[in-house]
Amino acid sequence: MSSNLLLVVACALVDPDGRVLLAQRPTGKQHAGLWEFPGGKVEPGETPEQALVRELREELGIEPCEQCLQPFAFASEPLESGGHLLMPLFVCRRWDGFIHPAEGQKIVWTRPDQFREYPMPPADKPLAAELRDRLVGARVG
Ligand SMILES: Nc1nc2c([nH]c(=O)n2[C@@H]2O[C@H](COP(=O)(O)OP(=O)(O)OP(=O)(O)O)[C@@H](O)[C@H]2O)c(=O)[nH]1
Repeated sequence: MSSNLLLVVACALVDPDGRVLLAQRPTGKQHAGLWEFPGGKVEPGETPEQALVRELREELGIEPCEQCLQPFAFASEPLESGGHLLMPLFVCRRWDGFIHPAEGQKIVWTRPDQFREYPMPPADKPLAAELRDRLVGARVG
């Protein structure tokens, strides 16, 4: 059975105030201008965690320890390109280094209850709602 499955790993970086980092997709790429969680495709031979550590290093210049990546939820969504996206989302609250977007992409730190100000790709919407429920709820409770 062939499925054109695209495995992409993503991360909600959470700061001590409970804000989450969103990055804007650069022009010229699929979903350009939309806001997403940092991450990228899992390459052959990599675990999702290894891929995420590599992507966060390449995209943002930070080093999370693998043990600080907490599995949170996943998205399963058809892509406009014809494939199907499977995207595990991790939460990470601790990393080394200072965030510096390598490709000059825009980033924001925003509380999950304000995600609606940042248009996201379809796969991210249920993940955003889950973050809103579980992160904001956790802080209140
Ligand atoms: N990183 C990331 N990708 C997402 C999210 N939501 C979502 O639909 N995607 C999709 O998943 C794919 C991510 O792959 P990528 O970031 O490596 O894609 P890219 O086109 O930049 O990669 P490339 O430069 O290697 O071709 C894209 O199709 C992207 O639109 C998200 O929250 N984070």
